[in-house]
Amino acid sequence: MQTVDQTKFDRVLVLDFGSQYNQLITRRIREFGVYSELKPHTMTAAEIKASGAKAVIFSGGPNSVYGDDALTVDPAIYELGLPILGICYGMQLMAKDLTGGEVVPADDNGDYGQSAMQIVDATSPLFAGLDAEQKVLMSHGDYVKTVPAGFSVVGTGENCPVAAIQDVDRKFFGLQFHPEVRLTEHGNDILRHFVFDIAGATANWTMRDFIDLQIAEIRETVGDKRVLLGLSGGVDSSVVAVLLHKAIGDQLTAVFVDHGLLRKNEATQVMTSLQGKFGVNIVQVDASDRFLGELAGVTNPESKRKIIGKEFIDVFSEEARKLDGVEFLAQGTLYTDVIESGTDTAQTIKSHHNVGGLPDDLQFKLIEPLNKLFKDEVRELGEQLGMPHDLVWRQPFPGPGLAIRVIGEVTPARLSLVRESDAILRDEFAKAGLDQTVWQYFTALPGIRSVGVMGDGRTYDEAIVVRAVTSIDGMTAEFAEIPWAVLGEVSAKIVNEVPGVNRVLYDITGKPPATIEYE
Ligand SMILES: Nc1ncnc2c1ncn2[C@@H]1O[C@H](COP(=O)(O)OP(=O)(O)OP(=O)(O)O)[C@@H](O)[C@H]1O
Ligand SMILES: O=c1[nH]c(=O)c2[nH+]cn([C@@H]3O[C@H](COP(=O)(O)O)[C@@H](O)[C@H]3O)c2[nH]1
Ligand SMILES: NC(=O)CC[C@H](N)C(=O)O
Ligand SMILES: [Mg+2]
Repeated sequence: MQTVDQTKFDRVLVLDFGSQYNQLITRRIREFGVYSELKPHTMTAAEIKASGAKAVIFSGGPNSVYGDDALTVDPAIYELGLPILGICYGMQLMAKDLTGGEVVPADDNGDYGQSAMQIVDATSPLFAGLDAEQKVLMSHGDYVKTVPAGFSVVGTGENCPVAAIQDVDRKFFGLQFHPEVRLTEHGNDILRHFVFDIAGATANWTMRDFIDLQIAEIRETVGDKRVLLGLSGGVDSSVVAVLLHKAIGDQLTAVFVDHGLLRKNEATQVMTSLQGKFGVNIVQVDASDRFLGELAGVTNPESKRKIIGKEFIDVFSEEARKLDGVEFLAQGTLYTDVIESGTDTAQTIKSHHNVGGLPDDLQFKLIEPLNKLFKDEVRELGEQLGMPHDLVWRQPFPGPGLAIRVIGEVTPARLSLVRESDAILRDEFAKAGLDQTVWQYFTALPGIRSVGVMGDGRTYDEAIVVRAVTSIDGMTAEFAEIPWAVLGEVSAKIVNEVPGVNRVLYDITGKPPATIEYE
């Protein structure tokens, strides 16, 4: 069996204290060419040592270090001799744990947003070559009042005297601000200094290593069993199909579920374009009746998502029974799906069907090679694997499909309004070349009826919302600036060609505060 030498590339571990930004830290470091992974804050010093990590980063987090719910680390981590960078909560934790440090709540309302930081010690290796003043993102209610013995203050903020600290001898560093977000002007430089100059890591990791590692891991996990892959025709599951096929060849069967919630002509298009591609055999299952049956009368968004998640698994189980020896279910789950579904430390925003929507008594073992990656990283992976450009850059389409774009009850008639209007939108965007630049675009049915006048007659019909966003990874998004002429054309076509619609609206909200989908 092929094994991959995991020690051949350097790694930096990020311990998770629940910040929404924690995976951003790992991906920034991977972008430098150094492997980085998010690990639970409960990882022990012995486990960290065994992993061969070059350095450890403590992430931020919503709790207070003196609160009852404070998350802690194994104190022996401070004895490993490894460089440690504490970010926000992480810095406060170091200050609390190490002798002489003190953390207190701010007197006022805390320090949230972009502000200026002054470097007070230009010799600090964190800040080598950087301007004396720079913009950073602060987001905290507590602050370090006294630094622990051996530490000095190397940066000070407008509203926060202790913005950056260091103990060069022990290679311990702390930042009250978030270097991993773009709102911190030189955040990437600071992280680079930590990873390369302080931790001495070498940039010896690439997506190619990720591919080899995943293939080896899949082989080892699967052995001679069979794997069923949920294949949607989307980027993520197609990349997983290629990885799995490379790893286990024809021990793989892909199942494409037509749940009656797909876009116009999608089932035919997926089957024609993917059947037999990448050497993968695809079984198409028509499950429209059962999905629509289970969804009848249900209006609560989370209930809809859970029903869809369960139905998917039921269909996969039935298909698995027709084959011999299926133990594993593979899915194209991304990190975004995981964090939004909620984790031990992060809140649930929405239960993605493939994560939070899974039933509790799942009979399969899961294989999810992409569950630590973001969309743009998966696209890079797809390119590396030599997959077709159109497939790699296809706009995302959620597993629950049109069901989460029909707000409230899902009925065939309401689905049809979304399906037909979406087909028009996609057509017009393609004609205008916007399909190449807009990250995701679709229509939704908000369930608002309003009065119109058509052909001199009164109408009392549905409205359709057009949603179009730009994004990199789906974690945040901005509404796309679409030329009025295109919007006008889309509106006229939808009202003329989709009976039952007399009004078209354009959604001008970003994420946050909205999300991309409606439910
Ligand atoms: N119709 C479907 N049939 C089978 N599996 C599906 C279907 N829709 C979604 N899935 C499974 O759920 C996972 C998550 O769906 P998601 O939409 O996030 O990914 P994707 O469809 O692979 O990629 P994209 O984000 O480009 O649409 C998929 O990777 C796939 O494993
Ligand atoms: O496979 C999926 N299952 C889901 O349950 C799901 N919910 C949202 N999405 C997609 O994820 C991205 C972020 O969406 P939101 O801003 O709506 O959370 C967007 O690209 C959404 O289309 C899903 N994909
Ligand atoms: N973003 C953070 O890590 C915040 C840390 C801590 N909860 C505070 O408010 O100070
Ligand atoms: Mg999809």
